[in-house]
Amino acid sequence: MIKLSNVTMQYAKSTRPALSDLTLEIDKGEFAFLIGPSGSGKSTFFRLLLKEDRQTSGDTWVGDFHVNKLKGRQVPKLRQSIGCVFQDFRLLQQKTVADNVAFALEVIGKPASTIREAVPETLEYVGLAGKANRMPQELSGGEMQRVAIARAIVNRPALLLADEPTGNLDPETSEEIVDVLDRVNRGGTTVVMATHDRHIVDSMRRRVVEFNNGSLVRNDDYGVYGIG
Ligand SMILES: Nc1ncnc2c1ncn2[C@@H]1O[C@H](COP(=O)(O)OP(=O)(O)OP(=O)(O)O)[C@@H](O)[C@H]1O
Repeated sequence: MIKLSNVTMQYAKSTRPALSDLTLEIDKGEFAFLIGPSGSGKSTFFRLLLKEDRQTSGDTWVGDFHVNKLKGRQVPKLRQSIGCVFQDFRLLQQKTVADNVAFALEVIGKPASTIREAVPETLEYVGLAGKANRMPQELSGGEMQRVAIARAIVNRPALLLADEPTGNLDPETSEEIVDVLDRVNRGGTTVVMATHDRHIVDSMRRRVVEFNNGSLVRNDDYGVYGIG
């Protein structure tokens, strides 16, 4: 699903690379945790996969997309195959829960009939049946993140990138959100989750990819957060 071959990424004004000679594969259907200290390159990795930043050298594939060779007009297709969830939810505050999710389909030109069917189905899938007409500010943090997940998966992406999705949530709510992501993964979507949450990583025992200073320092099949 994701393949990087000797990828280096150096920001223009930076003295050292944000990602350094990274070679890594994550298979279709996997649930992988991405860990590492602040500034180790996790968000940069996500931005490269989305072609929001340009790598300096190496090759990157996401599904059938050869990302670094992709023409500009193909970039929307790449992005449509990737759902994204962030720590700060990024909901549209002036829209209802249902409209936040519907908007993701509207902007890519899906017909109204598809939207009418997909939105309630997806809200139910993430545990928000009955909340469709609420406004974001009427929701708990966990509910907001469920809306964000619904929005990210409503178009059934092959890959879901979650950048510290539990960073603003208490431990119990964090577990609920990871349960939702786990369900999405079991439905066939590849999930990559950047996190600092040791408890979640240790309880899930999935692939653990660790970055330090832009380099891959660990890639374990059924990993834990860290030694000690
Ligand atoms: N737009 C940018 N311009 C220059 N340098 C950048 C830019 N974005 C990130 N960096 C640098 O690249 C390195 C990797 O940053 P990145 O945001 O990918 O780390 P991270 O692992 O996601 O950190 P965190 O856990 O805090 O989110 C850091 O040294 C950072 O300062």
